Amino acid sequence: MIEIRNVKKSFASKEVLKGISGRFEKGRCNLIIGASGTGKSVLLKCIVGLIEPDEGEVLFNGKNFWQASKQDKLAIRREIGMLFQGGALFDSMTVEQNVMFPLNMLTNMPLSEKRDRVFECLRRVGLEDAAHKMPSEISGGMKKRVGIARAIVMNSKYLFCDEPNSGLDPLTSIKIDALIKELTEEYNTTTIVVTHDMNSVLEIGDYIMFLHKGHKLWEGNKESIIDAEVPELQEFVFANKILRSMKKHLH
Ligand SMILES: Nc1ncnc2c1ncn2[C@@H]1O[C@H](COP(=O)(O)OP(=O)(O)OP(=O)(O)O)[C@@H](O)[C@H]1O
Repeated sequence: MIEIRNVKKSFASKEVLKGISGRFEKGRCNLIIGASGTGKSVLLKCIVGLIEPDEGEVLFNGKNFWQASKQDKLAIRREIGMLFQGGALFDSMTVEQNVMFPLNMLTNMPLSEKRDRVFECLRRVGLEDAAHKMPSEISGGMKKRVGIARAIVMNSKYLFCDEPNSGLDPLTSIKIDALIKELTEEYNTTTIVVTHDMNSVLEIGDYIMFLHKGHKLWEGNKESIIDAEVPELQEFVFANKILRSMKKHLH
């Protein structure tokens, strides 16, 4: 479980996060949503340890990350798997080498064990036949799967996904969402997904935090979001034409 308490962050005089609190439970897909420029990525970076908040706490299973010793910080970092926007694969490495990268950096596992683990993860995301391909030889959806395999290769307790559907067609997006949800439940990970994809919100939003101009304006789940009576959230949800026409039939 990850808890954040009153997280604040400014850049120069620009207040980006104005005191955000929330709880992200394990075994669930926790979503951070909101319009562009509203502070989602900055919040995610504060949680994963890439940006230090000016104020507030980020607790991993009760341990305050930003107050922890160097060693404890490292221990938490080892338990984090991250799927970056765009996949962020190394172009000069094969799929297998990309997935093995965290094991090479962070463990002393013998090569045969690393190979077994990499192939287990590639199998899990349906890519065992692509192990020797280069990133340039595979599709966008496959690249995301490689990114996911790399994010879970360390047996991560915490899985962070920044815009996992960016650049994907709707059908591939649905498959990637389904995979993230399956892995979250199978490995009981605390998963946090930053997205503005309403499909994802309605498919996998077990817990949803809506950010607007640096504030948390609403929290809830995919069942309660449609009826939430927050104008800024309604505007976000029903920006989509199809959802707008669905709303007319719902009420
Ligand atoms: N390192 C930085 N230095 C200065 N300003 C920054 C920095 N990182 C982010 N910002 C600013 O913080 C604000 C929020 O950015 P953020 O990337 O979190 O938005 P977002 O909600 O993730 O948007 P998007 O959906 O477009 O990715 C923006 O105005 C951005 O310019």
